[in-house]
Amino acid sequence: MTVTPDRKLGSSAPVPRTVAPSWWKLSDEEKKRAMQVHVPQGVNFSAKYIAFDEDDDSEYDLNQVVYRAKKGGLLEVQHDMNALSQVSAEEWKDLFDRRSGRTVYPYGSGVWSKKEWVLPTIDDDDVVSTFEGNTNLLWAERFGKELGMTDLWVKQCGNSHSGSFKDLGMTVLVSQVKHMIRKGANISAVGCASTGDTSAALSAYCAAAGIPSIVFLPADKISVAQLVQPIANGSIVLSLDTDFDGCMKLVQQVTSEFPIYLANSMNSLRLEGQKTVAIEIAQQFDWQVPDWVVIPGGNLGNVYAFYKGFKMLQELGLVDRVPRLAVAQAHNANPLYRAYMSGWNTYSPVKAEKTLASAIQIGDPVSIKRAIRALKDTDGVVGEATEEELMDVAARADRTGMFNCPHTGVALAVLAKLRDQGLIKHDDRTVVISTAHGLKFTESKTLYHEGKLHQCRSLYANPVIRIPADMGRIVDALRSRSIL
Ligand SMILES: Cc1ncc(COP(=O)(O)O)c(C=O)c1O
Ligand SMILES: N[C@@H](CCOP(=O)(O)O)C(=O)O
Repeated sequence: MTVTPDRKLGSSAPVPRTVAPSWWKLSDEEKKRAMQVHVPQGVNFSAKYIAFDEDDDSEYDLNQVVYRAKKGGLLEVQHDMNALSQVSAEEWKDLFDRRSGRTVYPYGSGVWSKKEWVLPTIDDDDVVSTFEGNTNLLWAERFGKELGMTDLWVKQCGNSHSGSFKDLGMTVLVSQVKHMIRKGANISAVGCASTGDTSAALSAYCAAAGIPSIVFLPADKISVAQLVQPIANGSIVLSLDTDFDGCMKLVQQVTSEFPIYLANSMNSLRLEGQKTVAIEIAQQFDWQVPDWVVIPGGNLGNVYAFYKGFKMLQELGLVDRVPRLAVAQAHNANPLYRAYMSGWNTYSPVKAEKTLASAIQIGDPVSIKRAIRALKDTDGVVGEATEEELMDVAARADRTGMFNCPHTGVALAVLAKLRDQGLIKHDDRTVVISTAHGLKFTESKTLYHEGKLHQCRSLYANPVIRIPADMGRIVDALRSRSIL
């Protein structure tokens, strides 16, 4: 494989001899011991809920069923950063590197390899993990060249258990629910509103834990692949005659009146898992952060999760800066973009119109304030993409070996615009977050290539050539595509 210039090793560079014993020679007991962090005496890691809004002094234990602070704002999980800083940055890096990808439960998971930074006190036995995370970060060499970029990467969060980044947050939330149920909490089921990915993750993790789940879905607004996931995992699947925002209101009402635990990213436990992808990206770059991260945004929990992950790395001394964040929205569901274009002076929810990026068809994002904080504090930007732009760029990038979902298309389209504007420079190390697997969205991708999407001209369509099983016709077909 070719390597980007700054990752090249000189051919004469001496290869350091490893002094650590080979991992495979260790006994099971030694492997388990190697997964533990050496904590200085008297230091205890802990985390609690605090209010997101600075004028609210709410604090709650993580074992409480609570989603909002006293004044009605969102919560967030606050770690004892002083305790975490008693372990050196080098030790954290070594520990995370040692754990990631191993099979020692649950530490090999991309999320649980960072357990002390996520849910420090949960018993390993309560963790419900599918060894999520550790997704590939691919160097988009050919597509980068098309945009005049030398250092473009795509983080393939959709290469995951249920096919989207939601697994990263759901493992944490369902683990905490399992823990609370074992401690006697009155929780009869876990519920979420969804545009298809949260519901898939929730149903998979609940099924793995043996906990009932209920999903509130906007009728006829999610893909078949997404719909079949909670059906197969045994969730109670409610298909409602409303949109995602309507489902979100209803699930909040139901979970406030009944012993059903809320699993949307409004629940800050989810973000603790999702933030590990930021840490993982830095880890994959040998503990360096990129210049830019481009993230498709809908309910807007994920951009804040990225912000939290990068800030934590910086505060604990593992990196010395945070990347600039760019949120990408579909033009048809763009409340954050509108607020950004107003100079952050006004914000109002919108009625989200139909978009092929159906998982981000959200007009009233729950985490709007979180997203604005993340963007303001990282000198971030927001862009938008039309239906044609998002489908064309996804198809173009697919031709370089990817297989993009439409949401990744939104991010790629915004990346292309930021390049055109010169905001992202040719050698800026840039990571685009691919949030779901393209195979969840085969209907729209197929229609695109058949030229049947009325919103687009399908400039990069690659229609199937249907011909009789005849040598002459095959040769004609290959000639028509300039192969012969
Ligand atoms: C595939 C996909 N991409 C992007 C997003 C946006 O994430 P967030 O809601 O955290 O902004 C979602 C869900 O909303 C999603 O399912
Ligand atoms: N795209 C999401 C929408 C809900 O987001 P959440 O992160 O708040 O659960 C989905 O797949 O449901």
